[in-house]
Amino acid sequence: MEHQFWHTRWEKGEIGFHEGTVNKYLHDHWPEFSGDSTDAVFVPLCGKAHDMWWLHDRGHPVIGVELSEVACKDFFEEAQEKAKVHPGEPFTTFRHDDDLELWCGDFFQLVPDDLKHVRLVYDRAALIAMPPEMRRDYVQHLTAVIPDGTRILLITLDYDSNEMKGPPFNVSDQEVFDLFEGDYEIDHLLTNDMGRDSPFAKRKGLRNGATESVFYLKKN
Ligand SMILES: C[S@@+](CC[C@H](N)C(=O)[O-])C[C@H]1O[C@@H](n2cnc3c(N)ncnc32)[C@H](O)[C@@H]1O
Repeated sequence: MEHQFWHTRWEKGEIGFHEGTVNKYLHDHWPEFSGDSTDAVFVPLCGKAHDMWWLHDRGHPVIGVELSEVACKDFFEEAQEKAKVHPGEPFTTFRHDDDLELWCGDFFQLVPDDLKHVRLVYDRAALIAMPPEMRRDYVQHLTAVIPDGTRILLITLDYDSNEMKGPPFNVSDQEVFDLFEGDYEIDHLLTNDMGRDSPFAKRKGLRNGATESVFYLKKN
């Protein structure tokens, strides 16, 4: 998507993707996924997801990357927390306690040095925010900037694309294999059928329903 698309969404407050509480798959699967580790977590396209406070509260240093300055400011203000802001190019950083940082700028400007301390990635509504023609670039860039051995908790969404235009875009389980195979070990943990009566399907008019999938990935 064009950057302006997202800036406009944030300026108008059209952020239906924002959950305002910890994501249920993160909550249910992170303990098994990460074990006792307090390794650093990278959150691409992070918005103002409460999930980052949740990860931070579990002892993980967190670095999120987000295009919108509105999102970055709201993230701290809504939690009544302070952040030191360091304006810069290509990222302005919002730093809290030295170990929770939001980098405001374009994900595609990250370089490997930025994430050399990261061992875990949490991708909720990042891959599926990318239109089909950008997804391979997204995965290639992610793969280029995270260290070998990094593990990813990935949550995807699938629905009948004749019924709705994204974002969020429909990403099939097969596409996840197509995108990550070769560079990653892939563990398809679950697919949850949300059904046509789910609040999401009703809101979006998805008469054929929708599914969400959870994957554990490990970069070779
Ligand atoms: C669907 S939202 C998901 C936000 C968050 N992951 C969540 O679960 O609430 C996608 C976010 O990605 C941001 N975004 C889109 N393209 C980006 C890019 N190239 N670099 C950084 N952030 C981007 C948007 O501003 C938006 O906040």
